[in-house]
Amino acid sequence: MMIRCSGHGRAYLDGLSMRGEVACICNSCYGGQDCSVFTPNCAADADDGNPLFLEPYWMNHAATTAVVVSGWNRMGYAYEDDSNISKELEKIIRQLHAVVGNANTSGKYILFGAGSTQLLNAAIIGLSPPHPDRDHSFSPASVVASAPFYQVYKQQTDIYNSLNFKWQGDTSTWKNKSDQVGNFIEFVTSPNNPDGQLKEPILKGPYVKTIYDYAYYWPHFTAIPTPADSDLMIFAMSKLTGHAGSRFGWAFVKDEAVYKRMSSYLSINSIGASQDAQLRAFVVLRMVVKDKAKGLFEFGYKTMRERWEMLNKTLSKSKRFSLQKLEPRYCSFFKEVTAYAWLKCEREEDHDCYAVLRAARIISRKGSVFSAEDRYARLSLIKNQDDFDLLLDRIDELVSQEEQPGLKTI
Ligand SMILES: Cc1ncc(COP(=O)(O)O)c(C=O)c1O
Repeated sequence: MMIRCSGHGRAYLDGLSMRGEVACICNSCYGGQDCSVFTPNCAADADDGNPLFLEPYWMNHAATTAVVVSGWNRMGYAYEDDSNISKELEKIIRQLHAVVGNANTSGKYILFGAGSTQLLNAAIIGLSPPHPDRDHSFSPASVVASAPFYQVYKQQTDIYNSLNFKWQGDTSTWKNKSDQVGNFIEFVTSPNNPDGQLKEPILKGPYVKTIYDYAYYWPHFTAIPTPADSDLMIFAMSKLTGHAGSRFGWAFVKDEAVYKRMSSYLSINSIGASQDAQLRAFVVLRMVVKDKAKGLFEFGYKTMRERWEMLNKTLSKSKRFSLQKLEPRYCSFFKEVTAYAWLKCEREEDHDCYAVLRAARIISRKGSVFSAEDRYARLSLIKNQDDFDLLLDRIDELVSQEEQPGLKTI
């Protein structure tokens, strides 16, 4: 039975008490036992990329995507072929890419990870050959990405503090130098987090390897001009179906040696992806494939499109703030969408856009988190409807203050 929590909260399975009572977990800015009480001065939180905009779609498919798992189901470490990969799930994933047309998967190995997060680092390890003993001339592979970029690339590379690879910052610094200074590993995120641009590699040459992060290369976030066909491509279930908490992602790898190094890392690091997560992925992705991927993307695209249009409309009256421009792409029926708004504060004195927004009760993510100027801030458009509605209200308030010269602007 679905408990409504006034439409502003959720009652989860693990929220059931021993006495069978269900507790509502309320959306931000809502409270009370049934989540019906709105806190008027509460800040609109557009910080994180929690993809709850897809929750209503799964609520409409609650019965067909319910997973009931008894205590004895698949308790062992591995599947019957001794691998950590469900062959049925692999089939479904390959079919999904064929139906959507966003990736050519043939002739490529597949790997599963705890979210695409685990695979990002596995990819660096796979692409950076190990430091040979006693070779003092060996230099670690330089890991780079072009700003603004997803900060986890740097964080992960730094935390490993490896002899084999080292974070070397923004790709543009290395543009014309890549041939001279050893191996490079470039992250290319397409569409990009935070600005939604379809990116291409910047570095070229025999010593450059590329990791394509396609977490957002799905029709609800971008036009799909051609199926991706790169040597190392990473996908995330979180941004495809919205099931971020299942921590499931996959990678396609062309080169056998790279695949083997990645596979060995994943096995040492976690003994493979959780079979419970794989079961959840199997059930939801099977439904998406059976439906020829129509319903999910229609719902997702419509939602993202409406949000992007509403935000653009509200900000079109502003001289103080501007949004990124998304190039119209390839097919005329497709109108631009993006998972995140990349907002620029245009006034000279507004060099900390996060602070400007925070004063107006909007929580954004600072430009410097993405190695960009703090004149920029990211607003997440993929959260739940309450979060988006409140964000739009607050932006509207902020913009209308510009139009009233007598009023103090925040
Ligand atoms: C560009 C990019 N890559 C990867 C990830 C990680 O996703 P996952 O939930 O699959 O670990 C994110 C999450 O926000 C992301 O923005």
